[in-house]
Amino acid sequence: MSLINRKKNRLVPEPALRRMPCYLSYLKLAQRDGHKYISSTLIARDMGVDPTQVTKDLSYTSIVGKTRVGYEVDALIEVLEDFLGFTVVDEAYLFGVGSLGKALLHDYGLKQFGLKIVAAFDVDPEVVGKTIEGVEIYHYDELDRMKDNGVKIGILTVPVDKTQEVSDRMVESGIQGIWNFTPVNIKVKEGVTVQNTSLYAHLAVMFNRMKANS
Ligand SMILES: NC(=O)c1ccc[n+]([C@@H]2O[C@H](COP(=O)([O-])OP(=O)(O)OC[C@H]3O[C@@H](n4cnc5c(N)ncnc54)[C@H](O)[C@@H]3O)[C@@H](O)[C@H]2O)c1
Repeated sequence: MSLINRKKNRLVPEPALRRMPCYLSYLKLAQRDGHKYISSTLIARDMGVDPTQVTKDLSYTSIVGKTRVGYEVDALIEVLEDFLGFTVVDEAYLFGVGSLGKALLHDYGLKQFGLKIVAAFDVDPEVVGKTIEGVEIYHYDELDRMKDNGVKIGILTVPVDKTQEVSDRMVESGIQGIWNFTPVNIKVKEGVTVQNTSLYAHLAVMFNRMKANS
């Protein structure tokens, strides 16, 4: 996934994009601690990245730091939130209300990062008809009825053997972005964005780093 920086009309590299929400969380803590200005050197030191990397990453946004004082914290937060699209809340459907799907429904952080789950779908009579955190769970067959609601994002947390079938149906019903938590490499038509996410990939990195450190 990449964002186009409209100002400079260039594609922002994915590693930079991945670091930006971390800068944002860090800046919010700095703001809470009363910091008015912050330098890229301090951000870099606290986050364990190179200062030139920080300056380069932030240069993709419209903000410019001031010599010697650095960036204005409030302004930088605002610019980053806007740049990352977190100020606009997008609506999403969730597919599969099992252990992972339920955890996402309970996660308050999603909304802060610009994503609101407005309905969920499952096939299990144990969950269909229930409400979790104010989100109603519908039977998967009811998806057609909901397809004109303008929801363009779907979160996929169904079992592996249902993944392709469910993603096909999501796309048919107008979903244009799939946040795929399943390990399946789903196939979609051109123009549909798929973002694969795995907790286990990060776990593998941690195991590897721990081995290297021991
Ligand atoms: N990305 C990650 O880090 C990560 C972590 C855990 C699990 N997973 C993956 O996420 C998926 C869900 O895992 P889980 O542990 O929540 O499984 P789960 O079995 O607890 O939940 C799956 C849910 O999907 C529902 N479902 C089945 N067919 C459906 C359909 N056609 N439409 C809608 N819902 C349907 C089931 O009834 C169930 O409630 C799996 O593919 C798993 O491999 C990924």
